[in-house]
Amino acid sequence: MTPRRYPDPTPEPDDFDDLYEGADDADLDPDGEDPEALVDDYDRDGLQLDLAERLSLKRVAGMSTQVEDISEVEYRDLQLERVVLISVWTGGSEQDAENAMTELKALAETAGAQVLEGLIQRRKSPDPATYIGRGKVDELREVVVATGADTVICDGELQPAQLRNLEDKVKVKVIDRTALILDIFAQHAKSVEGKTQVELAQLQYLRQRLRGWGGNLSRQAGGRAAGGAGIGGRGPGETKIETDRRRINTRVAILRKRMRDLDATRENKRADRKRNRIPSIAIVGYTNAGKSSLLNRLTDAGVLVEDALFATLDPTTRRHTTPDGRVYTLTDTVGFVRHLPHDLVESFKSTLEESAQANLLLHVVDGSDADPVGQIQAVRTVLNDIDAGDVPEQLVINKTDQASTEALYALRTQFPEAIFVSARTGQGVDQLRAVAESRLPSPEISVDVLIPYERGDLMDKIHKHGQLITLEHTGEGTRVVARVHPELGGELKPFQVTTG
Ligand SMILES: Nc1nc2c(ncn2[C@@H]2O[C@H](COP(=O)(O)OP(=O)(O)OP(=O)(O)O)[C@@H](O)[C@H]2O)c(=O)[nH]1
Ligand SMILES: [Mg+2]
Repeated sequence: MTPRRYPDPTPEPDDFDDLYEGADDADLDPDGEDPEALVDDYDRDGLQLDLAERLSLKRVAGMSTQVEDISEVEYRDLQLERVVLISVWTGGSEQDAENAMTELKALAETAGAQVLEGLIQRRKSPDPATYIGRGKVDELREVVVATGADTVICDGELQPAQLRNLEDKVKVKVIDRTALILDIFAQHAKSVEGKTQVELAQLQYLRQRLRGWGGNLSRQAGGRAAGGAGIGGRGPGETKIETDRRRINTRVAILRKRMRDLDATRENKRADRKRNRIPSIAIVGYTNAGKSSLLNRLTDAGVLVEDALFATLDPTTRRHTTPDGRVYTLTDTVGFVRHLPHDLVESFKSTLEESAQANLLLHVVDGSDADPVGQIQAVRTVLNDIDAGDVPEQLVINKTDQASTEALYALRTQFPEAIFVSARTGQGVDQLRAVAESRLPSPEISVDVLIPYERGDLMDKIHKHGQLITLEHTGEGTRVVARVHPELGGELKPFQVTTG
């Protein structure tokens, strides 16, 4: 028996093994929960304990990835991981638990994995040592063997010790939801800025894991999972930990410096727009809600649209002009997800700030999702985190072509101020554009000026950056009543019409 290998709250290894060996029966009621309570929602006929036992690792129907054509099968066999998903269901309805599992599946598939099985354990809280109940680890192992999986993905952010304990017992790589999301971001990052932000988040995640393993508690170098490629391949082994930590710190410092430079560039661009008082709209919302599709509809931006989570990582900004000639910008942003890893929010702060600085948020919601209200809440949580909670918000329910009539009715009742659109068919998009433009801030200063015909440049500025109220061609020039920002107001002063 090796000396103590797990940091708290894992029990001493001896205890741990004992617990594990004899855990099966005791584990039915690991938290002092009444085993019968576990079957409350189910048919009470028959042997209830057996039923509880079976239900405690509940298979979620339709979980395995549908692979359509043979070439794709071969491709996946070569490249992709075969995964079993597992989650601990601690509260909420069974439907909530299944929705969460469906989302985990979508995340895994976006990362390129083939999902073989999804399992849910109902439990008061995750086990501090093994995430799922210790007695259930054997069952998980059986599923892994039976399906030929090479990876287990746990829903949630696990302690390093939990990952290690599970890995030891299940004998394949175990990763958590955070590592999975980081992996997707890493695959999708295109720009230097995006790549830098993702790498920073990954290193920060990794650094915490190194600290978690600490000293002699660390994983063996060259071990099963060490250096494993693929999702969340958690590289380094114990003998190298100190050097690795130093290497990580150096790399983090370099990336931070690079981010500061990039931030400066972004800040300059933003300052330019501010100076010209160009109003800005940010399109925010849950991942896959249709934000990029909507930007394309509103502006012909030609942005990448994909039925994948986190297709957009780099914000795209497009200029647009209102029918009365005012210029404003529309920015497509990174999508949010429930429990967005904290490291990612931190690293993407400068990108996310785009939203905090906007004059208006178009909050896009997938009306055909199983739980649109949950998505709205998750998005608002992140918006608060990034100090964008106070920016005026226009709720936009998208995918009305796909959503059920009942779902749309419920959303209309709950969110009477929302605008209903379909980026796919274009339905409602004109109305959305009009409402969005009407909610742009008006320039502060009222002017009544007579612009000589040779000052076309000034007329141009009023058109672009002011809000025209009336315009009249006279013998001496163009008489304009408008609202403009203070700087333009200053330039127009000499042409002010003095009445009376
Ligand atoms: N049926 C239907 N599908 C839509 C609609 N709008 C978008 N989609 C689809 O939804 C998927 C996601 O669209 P995107 O525009 O990429 O969504 P996004 O919010 O930008 O997603 P991320 O950038 O990944 O966060 C794509 O497959 C779109 O074709 C719509 O109005 N109706
Ligand atoms: Mg997008």
